[in-house]
Amino acid sequence: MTAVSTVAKREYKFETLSVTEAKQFVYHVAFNRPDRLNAFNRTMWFELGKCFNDLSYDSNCRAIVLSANGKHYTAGLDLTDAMKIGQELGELDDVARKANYLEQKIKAYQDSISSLEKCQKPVIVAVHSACVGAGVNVIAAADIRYCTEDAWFTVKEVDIGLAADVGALQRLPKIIKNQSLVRELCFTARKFDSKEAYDNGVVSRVFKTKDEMINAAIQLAELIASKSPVAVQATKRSLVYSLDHTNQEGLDHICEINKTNLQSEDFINATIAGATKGDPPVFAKL
Ligand SMILES: CCC/C=C/C=C/C(=O)SCCNC(=O)CCNC(=O)[C@H](O)C(C)(C)COP(=O)(O)OP(=O)(O)OC[C@H]1O[C@@H](n2cnc3c(N)ncnc32)[C@H](O)[C@@H]1OP(=O)(O)O
Repeated sequence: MTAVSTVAKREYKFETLSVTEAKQFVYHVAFNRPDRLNAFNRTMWFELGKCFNDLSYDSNCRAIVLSANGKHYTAGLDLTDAMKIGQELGELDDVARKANYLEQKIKAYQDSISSLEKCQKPVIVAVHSACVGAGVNVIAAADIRYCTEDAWFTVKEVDIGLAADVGALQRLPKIIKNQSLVRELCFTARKFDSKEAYDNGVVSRVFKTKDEMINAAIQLAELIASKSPVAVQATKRSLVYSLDHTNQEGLDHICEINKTNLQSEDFINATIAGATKGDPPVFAKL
């Protein structure tokens, strides 16, 4: 028997993000502070996390494209907004209280970016023009990265006197296999272009125009959304988990997941369809 979900579609309304349902089961999120080059202010840090946490459990969503409106993908941390952190720190007069305040901030910003990785649905980022600082941290937490020919990237944090602390230093070395290059990029904030990004595995496809890129990202998301959500979500969990576990730990982890999932109607229906060369199954919402 196929479970039928009666959950009403929810609306996503944010100040710094636009969220649309591009196709059935495909959501398109875009950074939407074009007048500030999509720089990350407090609201945007908060809303990014909220958006991906909510989409993670939205049964109408099976895949997400994350692009940006305006001239650049993002200018990274909003430097004007970040100065408020200094002002608030100044109001605390003890080192332990200051450290406690900063710990809370850093962890909140880390969680915001990790929400892409923790999101059960595959996230495809589509980058155009500048992707600076926090932006590189964001795309490193995504599942699939596309960019335009004019895209460029910089792990910019050292230039503002900061060691990147929201994921780039942890995730980038697992994406770029050349450790010498990773360190060069992180120590110097050198810009790298779409060709270098493609050659080193940062992106998997490069497009001439932004429109072409968004169309291809949505098409890919549609293809993912046509598959069993049970299978796709377990695949993401296993891939993410296996990145920093041994092969045996990864195998044990997927065994735990699949001892439940192999009893699911998705497996039964898809296997019957495959064996009988029948129509592809329509999968219930998850
Ligand atoms: C706990 C913290 C965790 C997070 C850490 C994250 C760290 C980082 O992200 S480090 C990187 C911070 N960002 C930067 O250093 C980027 C600075 N901006 C630029 O390099 C250029 O603006 C850029 C290459 C992105 C775009 O150049 P373009 O010529 O196209 O535009 P501009 O004329 O330079 O800028 C237009 C207006 O936008 C303002 N602006 C640019 N970047 C930021 C920013 N990051 N924060 C706030 N405002 C920004 C710029 O000042 C111009 O404003 P206006 O003069 O009022 O028009």
